[in-house]
Amino acid sequence: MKITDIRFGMLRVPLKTPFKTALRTVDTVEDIVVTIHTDTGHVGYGEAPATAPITGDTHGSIVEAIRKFISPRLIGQEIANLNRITGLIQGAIEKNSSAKAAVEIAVYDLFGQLYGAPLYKMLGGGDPVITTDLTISVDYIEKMVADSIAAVDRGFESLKIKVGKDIGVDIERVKAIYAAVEGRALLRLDANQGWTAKQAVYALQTLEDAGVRLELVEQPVKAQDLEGLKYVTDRVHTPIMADESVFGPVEVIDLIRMRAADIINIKLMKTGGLSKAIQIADIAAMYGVECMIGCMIETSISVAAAVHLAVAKSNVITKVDLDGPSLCAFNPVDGGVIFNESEITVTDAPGLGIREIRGLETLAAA
Ligand SMILES: C[C@H](N)C(=O)N[C@H](CCC(=O)O)C(=O)O
Ligand SMILES: [Mg+2]
Repeated sequence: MKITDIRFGMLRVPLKTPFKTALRTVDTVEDIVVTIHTDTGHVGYGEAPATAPITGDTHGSIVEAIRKFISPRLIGQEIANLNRITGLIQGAIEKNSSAKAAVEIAVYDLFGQLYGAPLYKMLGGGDPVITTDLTISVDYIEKMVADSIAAVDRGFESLKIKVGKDIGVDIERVKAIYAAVEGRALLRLDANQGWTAKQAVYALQTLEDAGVRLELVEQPVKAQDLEGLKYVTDRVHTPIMADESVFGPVEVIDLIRMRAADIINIKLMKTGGLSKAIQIADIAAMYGVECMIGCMIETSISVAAAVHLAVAKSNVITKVDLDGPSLCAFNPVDGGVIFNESEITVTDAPGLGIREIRGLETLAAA
């Protein structure tokens, strides 16, 4: 099975409600879809969102990185040589992690198709059902409480509460939501870099003193502020998770050695796809550090790859934030992973199992 062509499409899917964080507000998924075609007629699917405030990637940069740097190296490559191909992708250009992720996901999809096995089995196998949280966008307090109750009524047992806008209001937001859903759902906070280290310690100690039990707090401080992250981790009981602070395996080793965070959020769009995400999970397992698998504003194309990885690495990826498809107004994918509210199920269809993507706008070939 040899790669003959790499093509692009633009996929637009409205969100059920606007997604609001300390960094940005989004109301529609607008992602680049990559299809890799082979001499056997098989097609592999990948997807990349343009999450510029986090990865620096834009639609233009994703297309350009693939068209000019990645695609020329891959045409003619044999899918069976997976490690050679992932090396070519990772070495084609610096950074551009979302472009690399989209291409790697499509290659891994084809790798599973080549051997007639679902991706999670190619990655080591596991229990095919996992459970995700649901994100509650940052908003005024009454709306966040109502959204949280609605999510719990839909069966979500873990909520990821977006904060990081105003420290005083954030404390009140979390207290109000905790009082409304206590005993029915675990709460995770994600400040998306919105606090200073001192503010984070103040907020978390205040919540701890008030009896608010949080499962974890994600990225309280600026991505580059590793000392600030460690300052917070050292001073609160609540587990602290690094998200925007860590993209690849080298950063993860530094972070673990510093003991700057307790948990690591792996996202394929930060790691550049599955190969380095696997490395991170293996490093974390060696050090006994837990991981979450997360996503950006993505549909069930690229999130499917993250699900297969989570299933295969459930020994270390113990927390799941793969709610991108649940935030979408509809699922544009025929086949693939089954997203049913909090429950996510992988099937035994080869690769990612995607048969077709509806509503894909064609862009020029790579
Ligand atoms: C969608 C997911 N639950 C999430 O919250 N991801 C954000 C970043 C998403 C974005 O801004 O596109 C995160 O974990 O920071
Ligand atoms: Mg985050």
